[in-house]
Amino acid sequence: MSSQKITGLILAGGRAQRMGGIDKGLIPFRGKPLIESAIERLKPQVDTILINANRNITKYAHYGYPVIMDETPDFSGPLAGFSIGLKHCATPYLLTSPCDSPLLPLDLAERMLTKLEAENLDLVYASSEEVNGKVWAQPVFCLMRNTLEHLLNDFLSKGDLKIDHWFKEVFSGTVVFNAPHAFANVNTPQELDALEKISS
Ligand SMILES: Nc1nc2c(ncn2[C@@H]2O[C@H](COP(=O)(O)OP(=O)(O)OP(=O)(O)O)[C@@H](O)[C@H]2O)c(=O)[nH]1
Ligand SMILES: [Mg+2]
Repeated sequence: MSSQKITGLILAGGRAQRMGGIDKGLIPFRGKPLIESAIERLKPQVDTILINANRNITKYAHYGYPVIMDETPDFSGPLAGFSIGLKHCATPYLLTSPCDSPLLPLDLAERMLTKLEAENLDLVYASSEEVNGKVWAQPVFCLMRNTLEHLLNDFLSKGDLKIDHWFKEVFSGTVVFNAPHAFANVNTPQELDALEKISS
């Protein structure tokens, strides 16, 4: 697959309120900061990586990738990260992934790019099928064309910050992944403990 086309954007710009406000990407998971697992799993799938963070910029810069901050100073949600990611994206596609999903799928880019190109979509987001058969959108795992920058900024300028609303404004589709735990993320200390115990 042609990884030359894709910039990976790791979203580490949230407030992490359910985690007590500490910077989630830097929390240790299996002996290393959470973001390191995201970098390791994303790196083989993309051509280049950007880190989106709003705090601890020097620590994130340590990984050797550009660190970009939201342009809006008020933690306005992941779409603020998408916006700054698109601004800095020099490849045709941007693939977003959160910093707090250390078991993210290794075939994320390949499967979403195949769908996007086959159906000539603007954007593809991931969904997960749970063991009970229910399907959940995983919207922060998102592959989009870099040409969406202006459309996204127009959308945000109207004051709507909801990611599912944005997806309805563009030609979007989803890929359903049947991979237990691949999208498990860490929102609370309890979830961190539970995830430590899962074998991957
Ligand atoms: N750039 C940016 N990313 C954000 C923002 N808010 C959330 N995110 C990212 O979006 C992803 C999913 O968000 P959450 O899991 O809710 O993380 P969070 O918002 O830091 O945590 P809570 O405050 O507990 O909701 C994570 O990768 C966050 O880093 C924001 O204001 N700006
Ligand atoms: Mg949040």
